[in-house]
Amino acid sequence: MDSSHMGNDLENVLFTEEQIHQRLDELAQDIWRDYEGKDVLLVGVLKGAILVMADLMRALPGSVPMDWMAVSSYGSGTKSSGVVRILKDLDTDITNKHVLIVEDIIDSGLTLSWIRSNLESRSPASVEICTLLRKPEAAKVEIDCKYVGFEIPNAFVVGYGLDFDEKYRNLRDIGTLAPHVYS
Ligand SMILES: O=P(O)(O)OC[C@H]1O[C@H](OP(=O)(O)OP(=O)(O)O)[C@H](O)[C@@H]1O
Ligand SMILES: Nc1nc2[nH]cnc2c(=O)[nH]1
Repeated sequence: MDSSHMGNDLENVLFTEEQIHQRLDELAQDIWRDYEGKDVLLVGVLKGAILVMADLMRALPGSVPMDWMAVSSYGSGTKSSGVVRILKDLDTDITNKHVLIVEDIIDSGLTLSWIRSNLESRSPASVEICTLLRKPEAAKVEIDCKYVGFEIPNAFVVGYGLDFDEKYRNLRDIGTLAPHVYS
């Protein structure tokens, strides 16, 4: 499936690849400044965050370690169940480390709120969140997120790691799906 074909399934492009990269470069500068001299670990949440992690960490001017968690909260639907299970835990002991969680999207906030309190229980020096996208209208839980790429409206989006039924993750832009895709 080439990207021009996938692009036909989009109703609207919200952010182009170029806009995403530009914003991640800005966030990387803020992060590098804030964590200067600190023992920081980037923690990605599979699978949606793979591209955010890849581009964010390459935008950092120096070396930073990463680790990954996989949790399940959505299944194949488009609504959060609120039930979170760890499918893959960290390989790293985060005691006394500054953890920066890297995510693609905060929607209801249920996933990240659960992951954050789970990581906080492991005695890290700090836990902060960096998300490329946030849907403020959908927030069911107050979630303090230090680095936000873009605020978006309450619509289901795909591309740049974000899937619909495991499709469209490799779309370079981020957009909303056309109605014919759902039906
Ligand atoms: O704020 P919430 O409403 O909890 O939603 C956000 C979560 O949903 C997506 O993951 P998903 O469960 O779809 O898995 P994936 O990353 O493998 O696509 C996304 O990557 C976040 O982890
Ligand atoms: N692909 C995708 N996954 C999500 N998980 C939570 N919200 C979304 C969304 O808008 N799109």
